[in-house]
Amino acid sequence: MSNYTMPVLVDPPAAAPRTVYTVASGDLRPAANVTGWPTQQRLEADLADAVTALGWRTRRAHPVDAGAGHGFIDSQRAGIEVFQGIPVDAPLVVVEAVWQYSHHVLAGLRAHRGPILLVANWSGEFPGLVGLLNLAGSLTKAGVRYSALWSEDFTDEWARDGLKAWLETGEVVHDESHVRDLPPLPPDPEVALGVALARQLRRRPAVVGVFDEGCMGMYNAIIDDELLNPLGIYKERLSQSALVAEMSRVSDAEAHAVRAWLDAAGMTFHTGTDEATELTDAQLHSQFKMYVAALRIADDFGLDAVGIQYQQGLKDTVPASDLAEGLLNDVSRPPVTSRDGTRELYAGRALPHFNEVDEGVAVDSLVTNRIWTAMGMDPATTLHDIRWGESYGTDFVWVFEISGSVPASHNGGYDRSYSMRQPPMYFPLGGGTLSGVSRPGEIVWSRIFIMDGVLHADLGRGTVVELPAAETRRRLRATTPQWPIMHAVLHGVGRDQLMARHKANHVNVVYADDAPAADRALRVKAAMLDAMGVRVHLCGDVAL
Ligand SMILES: C[C@H](O)[C@@H](O)[C@@H](O)C(=O)CO
Repeated sequence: MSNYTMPVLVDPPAAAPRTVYTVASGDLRPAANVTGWPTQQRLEADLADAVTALGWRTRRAHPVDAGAGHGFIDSQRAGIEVFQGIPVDAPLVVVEAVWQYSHHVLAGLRAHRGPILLVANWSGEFPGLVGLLNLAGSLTKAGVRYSALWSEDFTDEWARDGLKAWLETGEVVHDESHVRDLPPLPPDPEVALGVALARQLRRRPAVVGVFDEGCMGMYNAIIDDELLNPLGIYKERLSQSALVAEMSRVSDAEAHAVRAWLDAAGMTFHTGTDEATELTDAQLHSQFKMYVAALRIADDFGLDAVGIQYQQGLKDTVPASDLAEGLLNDVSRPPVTSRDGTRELYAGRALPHFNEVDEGVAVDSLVTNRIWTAMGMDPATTLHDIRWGESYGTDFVWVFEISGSVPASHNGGYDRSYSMRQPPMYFPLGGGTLSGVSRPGEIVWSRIFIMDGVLHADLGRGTVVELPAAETRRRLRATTPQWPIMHAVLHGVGRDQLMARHKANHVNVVYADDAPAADRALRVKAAMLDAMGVRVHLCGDVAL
């Protein structure tokens, strides 16, 4: 017998028969949780009805916090405590109608032994589908088995059948026949270019600047150095506070010059005077200082790409980073000089920016920038959230919608781009977007992700279509009207196939000059990623 104070371990309760436990992971920002709560309640009720109809019942594993005004798990600690009370072998559903931080539930899901199902409502109102996809990518990286389902209200046969299968077998098997491994590529000029660019990267590594790693619980978007460095890519870890310090050194005249350049280029700023709800000139002025500051820091560290996470910390300090991010991603952008005014920084070049410091996007945008530049095409690339979608005519048209900015060339230029105040629910200090409707054209889409401890890439082709203005407005109103939208039709990939396979909330897109050029560029990209050691998969109709 010792005098040591031994910890008292409390065993989790035993599972109740034919009972499905549910949890709801939420945002960190109270305003987002409160705003999304009624929709979440509806989804939970729809799911409960479907489960009950199959002879089971649901039990919410954590209470609603009446004081807070919602029932979401809103921190990692809260999630750990909730899982103390969940039987480890019970069937567990993570129910998501909103954007959620995956790390809130990661610890619990890693330790859970029963079957796990992720569900979201097929709706664009809040980014619930985006939240589901992030959790799917995060669990894939963590090596945790899960299934996933999505439905408008869980009354349709497809969702009911999926739910039944999960209750009976512990898994839902989706059709992923659209995915195939990259076959050996015949030697040709595209393959030669891809291999040469991969060798160049390994010989002279690139540096990507990361302003505060790990955004909004996106565990999937953190790529360890051990996986990244062998590609020839190294991280420069930077602090967002250094960005704010550098912003304070940018003169008012320099910020005015950025605004004057954009005004002359024809960009529209929807401004007002109420700081709490409208975009103001003062917010824009701060954003232009951020744009200049980011380029100066990038120059100091010799960066090849940069990511600003913004959402934590910086959102309470300065207006949104999005406008700066969209500008950086375009070859055509307001000129910025070194502090002494003697050198134009990154003259005539885009500095790829990976929104929300998504490091899968960092690798992708760097690779894309090099290939598209070598092929003489516009290298402007961006990520989008896979937000939602609906059929239009005979096509399924996705709403790809990033939470703030695209390069203006995607909208067809600055004169077709506009800036709106970021929604107060997520962005208390405002700031403008770089928005627009992505122009019609041929794209290559992609995602780099971690699975089984190694890097993988999914590549596919798509077409951005033009929809009637009324349909675009309807889609914007059904989602977040302030954000940039792309009407994307993916070649040979169905709605449920993409949802089942995609291991991230984000998808990368880049335009090519025409369809044959897009096919060629995809071949270069496949060859380059393959030569870098990434496992490449082709999705849907891809002409190799
Ligand atoms: C502001 C919001 O939280 C967004 O950042 C979120 O919905 C995402 O974009 C996730 O990718």
